[in-house]
Amino acid sequence: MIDQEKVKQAVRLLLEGIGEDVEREGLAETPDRIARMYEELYGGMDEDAGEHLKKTFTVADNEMVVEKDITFYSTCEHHLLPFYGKAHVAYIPDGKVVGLSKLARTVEVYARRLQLQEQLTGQIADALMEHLNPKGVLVMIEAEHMCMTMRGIKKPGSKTVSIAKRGVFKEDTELSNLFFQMIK
Ligand SMILES: Nc1nc2c(ncn2[C@@H]2O[C@H](COP(=O)(O)OP(=O)(O)OP(=O)(O)O)[C@@H](O)[C@H]2O)c(=O)[nH]1
Ligand SMILES: [Zn+2]
Repeated sequence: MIDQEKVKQAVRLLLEGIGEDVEREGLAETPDRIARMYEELYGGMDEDAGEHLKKTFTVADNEMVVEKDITFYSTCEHHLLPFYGKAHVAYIPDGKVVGLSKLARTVEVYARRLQLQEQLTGQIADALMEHLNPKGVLVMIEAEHMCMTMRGIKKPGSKTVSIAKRGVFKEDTELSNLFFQMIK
């Protein structure tokens, strides 16, 4: 739960800290705007992926399902700057599947928090394993980190690619190769 008052106070202090006039017209409402914006950016902290993954459908065919190019925006916990890109989520069902939108909802639950990309990737994979009990899960994320592009090392266009494999994907390289073909 976001403590709106605390965030507003902190933003005022931050603005003073960088030498701004917190009373000037353009900034007067900024603490309030940011506090409201954080409800959205960090809304995943109050959400449980299990809620989105509890309704399942029975299937006879246990072939790989891939939801690719799921756009997401997250926030790097080191610099509080955005990192954003695409998540590709694959799983091999074991008799039950979930509604397709729920895969993107699971990505959102974990993206809308302070994150590290590797941790985000792993949390999505673990949530699907826990709630769907599939034969395997593979999550791949490709993202641009603004802390790498607009500041510091300044490498615009550089991408960080991370994967998390669970279950049968850990052993079976053919399955992983099929995934890589499917997301091309
Ligand atoms: N592994 C990982 N590192 C990240 C992620 N987001 C940002 N970082 C890195 O976190 C590191 C923090 O390094 P520090 O040396 O503590 O901070 P810094 O002085 O601001 O580092 P520079 O970015 O190199 O200027 C940097 O190398 C960032 O590139 C992420 O999602 N995963
Ligand atoms: Zn960063």
